[in-house]
Amino acid sequence: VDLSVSWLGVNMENPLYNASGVMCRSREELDAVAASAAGAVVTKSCTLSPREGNPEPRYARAPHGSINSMGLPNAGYEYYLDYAKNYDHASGKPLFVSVSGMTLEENLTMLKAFRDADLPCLVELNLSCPNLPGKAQIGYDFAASSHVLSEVVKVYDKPFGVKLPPYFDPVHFAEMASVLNSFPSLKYVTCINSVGNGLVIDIDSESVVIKPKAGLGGLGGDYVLPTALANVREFSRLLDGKHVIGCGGIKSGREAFMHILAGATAVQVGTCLYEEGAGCFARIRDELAAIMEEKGYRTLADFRGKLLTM
Ligand SMILES: O=C(O)c1[nH]c(=O)[nH]c(=O)c1I
Repeated sequence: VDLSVSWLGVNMENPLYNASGVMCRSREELDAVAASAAGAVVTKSCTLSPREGNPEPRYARAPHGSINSMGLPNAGYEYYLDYAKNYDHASGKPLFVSVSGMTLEENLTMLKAFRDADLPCLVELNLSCPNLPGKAQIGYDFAASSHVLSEVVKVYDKPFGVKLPPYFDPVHFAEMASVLNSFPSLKYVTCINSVGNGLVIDIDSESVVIKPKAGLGGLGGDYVLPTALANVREFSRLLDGKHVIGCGGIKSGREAFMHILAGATAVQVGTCLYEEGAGCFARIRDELAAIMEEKGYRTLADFRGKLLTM
């Protein structure tokens, strides 16, 4: 079976890579993902200046996944620009850079710098960080999203993508798809970011499990799989000529198969990568290959987007 996927001018031997935020803040972590069976690498969302992030504990494993309120800790965009300049693009593993400025001006400054560096990496503009106290997610404000993207495409003329929050209403799917469809250079969306502001409670300690925001944090893992699949399928259906990258609840070949069946071009692994380590990429790849073998599919295109309805 052939697990490769070519899209946006990049070729991936394996459709699996890390979700931004997991195993991608330092060059050592990024190198570990690049050295693994992952088919690509994406950096931790960056801001203009380095950030410490929220007080710890800010990540916790939960019975069916994870909760995090990291607070956008990162080394600052110049660190990731430098990593991208030194990245071995000939390695065949595309590098994606996640950008998540605290303001529109920050985003424009960072995007101009990445534009001027003229690197083969692709930008994933994060419109969906749920963990900045007092800051609403851009992705939940359709007018704000349209304004940000209008300003972005004025300075950043290369293909790029956006990381979207989960949506939960057909009207919202349609509204956001309409905004995104008006930007031809926006070539992909990554669905989904964590399901924002959940609350995990430990009944033994009768306490929340993370410190920031009185315990509120973004959910990942099994908790979010059905929501992730719905967002992948809906945006695959509603977007014109754009790719959808699946993220949310992938921990085996089974969920990877589901995401691709729902329309995903490639898939990102977050919670499972955090808990298992970079070995998960080879394991999930092999499990996906076994499922394809069993079903008689030779390539991802044989079943991509072919989810049956009743
Ligand atoms: O708290 C974070 O750093 C974070 N955590 C998430 O779950 N999604 C995001 O986009 C971000 I920027």
